[in-house]
Formats: sequence, structure tokens, C-alpha cells
Amino acid sequence: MDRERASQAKGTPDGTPEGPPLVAVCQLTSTDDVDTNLRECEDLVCRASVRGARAVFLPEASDFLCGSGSQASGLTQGLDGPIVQAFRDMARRHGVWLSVGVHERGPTWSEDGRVYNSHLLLDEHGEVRAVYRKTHLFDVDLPGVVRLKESDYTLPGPCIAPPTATPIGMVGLGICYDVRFPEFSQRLRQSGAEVLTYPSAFTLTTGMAHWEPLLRARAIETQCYVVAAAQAGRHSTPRGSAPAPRVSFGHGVVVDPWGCVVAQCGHGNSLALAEVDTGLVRNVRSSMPVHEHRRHDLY
Ligand SMILES: O=C(O)CNC(=O)[C@H](CS)NC(=O)CCC(=O)C(=O)O
Repeated sequence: MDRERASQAKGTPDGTPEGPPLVAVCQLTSTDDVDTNLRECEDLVCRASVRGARAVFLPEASDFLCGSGSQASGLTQGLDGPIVQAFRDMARRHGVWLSVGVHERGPTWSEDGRVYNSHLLLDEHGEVRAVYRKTHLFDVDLPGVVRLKESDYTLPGPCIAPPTATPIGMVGLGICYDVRFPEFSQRLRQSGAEVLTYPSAFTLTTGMAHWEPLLRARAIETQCYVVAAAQAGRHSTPRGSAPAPRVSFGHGVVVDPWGCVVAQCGHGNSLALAEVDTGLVRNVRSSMPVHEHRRHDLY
């Protein structure tokens, strides 16, 4: 990391300062067609890398998104399977760090079909540098609007992954619904995170009401960047095997540690670029040291 910072300070060959590294936050409409999803992901990673991004953020369930748990179980592979290999190849080919959400066979998958909802962080050589398995499962019933019971087919992850040193700073991993739990983000912050990531597939209803305020609140409270790649739009099911298609809210964003939305994806499959400046993280924290003002004696 220090070497990264030093080379950054030197600037470009013509002497102009290079500035903080760029990240790309992506938006995608995954379906139950894994090959098409992988092609769409590769297209986004390629575009991001051509435009100079050092790290690319893909959404939750980038491998596939479908309406039924049993179908999810059938499409799910282990982390040593060809889907993760395809993402590793993508990171390596395009020379970027890659954050991506995938389904992963759980330890009892062959008996009960249960999966983990996992978030992988890959380095620019395609090595898996961190794995986080979603700890908060989305079991929600808003009558007539949203009914999802993630725990029907998903196992809760057992732990929080320690933040990982990357060229854009110390990256802490969450997933989607985890953004609703401030204690989780505080724990990542205490462990040294400078950038929090929540690859997501928010529902349209909850996204309209809560998405941006939740992400901005987590950024303001932790004084971290928050990068939230998003599933977006109608997840059609080409093979026709799932019930009513899901619709996701989209609005993939990057929020800075002051709480400003500094990049937001547009319509459909798209990406947005933002600078991630760990100098700003340090400035915000030193000018308003909320972390040191916490009253551990009271709460
Ligand atoms: O199950 C899969 O295949 C992929 N996983 C998801 O889409 C998950 C679990 S259903 N979605 C969320 O957590 C939405 C949270 C949300 O919308 C909120 O917090 O309001």
C-alpha cells in the first residue's frame, strides 16, 4: 500500500499529479442465465478498466438472480467452481481488484441444498483475498408488496471478515441487507476499514424508501467511503422456470466519508466512476473524531 501511495504521489510521466485512485461501481440485471450474466459482468469490468479504475464493484448475486430458492440451489457452485474462476480470470485479464457477490454451496448443500450468499474480493492477479458470507438474512413480509425469505435456502455466515488492504484503502465487506445494521459497520470501522462495500439487490419498494439514507448514514457514522453496487430492474427468467420476476431498485452509488453521493449509476447495466481518497477519510476523522467521542460507558 505504501508503495502504491508513493507511486501515486509521483504522478504521471508528464508530471501531472495522478490523484486518488478511481473505483467503478456497477449496476447489472442478472437473470437465471449464468453465461449471459458473466458476459455482462466482463463487459462492465472491461469498460471500467479502460477508463482507469483500479477496483471494480459488481452487485450481489452477479452469478444469477432468480425467483426460487430451489433453482438457486441448483445453479450454485463451490468457490472452486467455474463461475468464481470466470471472475478471477476477469480480474486478472483486466488488471483490477474485483468485489463481487455470488452464491456459494454451503457445507450441507448436498443434503439440503442450502447456500451462502457470499462476497468475494479478488486482487488484480485474480487471487481471492477475502470472502464474506452474509450474516443477516432478508426474511421480510410486507403484505402484498414484498415477501422474501432468504433463510429458506441460505445459511447465515458465521463471522465478519477483517478488512483487506487494497490499492484504494482498507476495504470492509458487507452485503445488501447488512447495511441496516450499524453495529456491523462499526465493527468493520473499529477493525480498520476505510471503505465499506455493500453489493446489493434491494427490492424496489424498500429501495425507494431506504436505500440512499441507509448508505449515507453508514458513511457518515463510520467516516468511511461506502461503495454499493446494485442489481437493477426486472430479472426476467429466460428459461421460464421461476415465479413472478423480481424487480431490483438499482441506483448503485459511491458515498464519500462526509456523506456526499459522489457517483451514481444511471439506467440499466451501467457503471459510475469515483475517486476514493484515503486522505479525505483521515481529514474527516481528525476534524470530527466521532469515533473517539463514543460513550462506551453509556451504550
Ligand atoms: O437470494 C438471492 O439470490 C440474492 N439475495 C438477495 O437478493 C437478498 C436476499 S433475498 N436481498 C436482500 O437482502 C434485499 C435487502 C433489501 O431489499 C432491504 O434491506 O430492503
